[in-house]
Amino acid sequence: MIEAHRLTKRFQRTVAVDDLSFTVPPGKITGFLGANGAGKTTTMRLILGLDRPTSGLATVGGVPYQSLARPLTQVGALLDATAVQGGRRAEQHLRWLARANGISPRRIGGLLDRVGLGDAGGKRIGGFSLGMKQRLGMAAALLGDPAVLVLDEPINGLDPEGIRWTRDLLKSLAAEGRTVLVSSHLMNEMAVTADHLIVIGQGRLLADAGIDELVRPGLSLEDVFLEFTSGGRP
Ligand SMILES: Nc1ncnc2c1ncn2[C@@H]1O[C@H](COP(=O)(O)OP(=O)(O)OP(=O)(O)O)[C@@H](O)[C@H]1O
Repeated sequence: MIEAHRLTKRFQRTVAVDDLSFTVPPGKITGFLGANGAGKTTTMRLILGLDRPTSGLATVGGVPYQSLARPLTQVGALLDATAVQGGRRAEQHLRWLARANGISPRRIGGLLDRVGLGDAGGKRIGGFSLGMKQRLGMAAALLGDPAVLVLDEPINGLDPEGIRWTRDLLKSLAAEGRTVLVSSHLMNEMAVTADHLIVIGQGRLLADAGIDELVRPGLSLEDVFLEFTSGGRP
C-alpha cells in the first residue's frame, strides 16, 4: 500500500505537487495519469524518498521510504530505464545491485527469464534497445521480490510487442497481490491495463476512481482525461 497525505513539493516558484492525497491499494494496477509537467515523476520521487516534500507525507506500507530497513525488498522502482551503465553486462548489473543491497543473487537467472532477457544476461547493456533496457529495469525493480512497485512510464518508446508484454507482466504482478503504481500518458494502454486511475493536473488531484467508473460507453479514457485536464468534468 502506498499513501500520499497532503503531499506538496515546491521548486522555487513552481508548485510541482500540490496538496495531493491518495491511496494505492495492493492487488490492483493503479494508473497515474497527467499531462506533461503535471507532477507524476515528482510524486513518484517523493514516494521513493528521492526528494523531500515541502509539506505532507508519503508512505509505503505505513512508513516513509527513508524508514524502510531494506527498501529494495519492499519497494521496486523503475524511473529511467536508460540510466544504467552501458559497459556492464545485464546479469553483472543485477548482481551488483543485489550485492549493494544485501539481496541474494539466486533469483537473478529466473528474473532474467521472467523479463524475456534469458539469453541476453551476458550481453553489454550499451548494446540494448530501449525495450531491452525497460525489461532490465523491470528485473532490477523485482530483484528484492517487493510487495510494492512504482513504475514511471514503463511503456514509453516500446513497440507493440513490448507494450503487450509489459501489460501482461503488470497484470501478473498485481494478481500476485502486489501494489502496482504505474504512470503513463498513453491513454489507450492505460484503459486496458489499469484497474484504477489517479489523474493529476498541475500537481493537484483531478480524479481517483475505478476505470469502470471513468470509461463509459461512448466515452474513451482519452475523452475523460482531456475533459479533466481542461478543467471540465466528463
Ligand atoms: N528539480 C526540479 N527543479 C525545478 N523544477 C522542477 C524540478 N523537477 C520538476 N520540476 C517542475 O515540476 C513540474 C512537474 O514536473 P514532473 O516532472 O513531476 O511532471 P511529469 O508529470 O512527470 O511530467 P512528464 O510527463 O513530462 O514527465 C514541472 O513544472 C517541472 O518543470
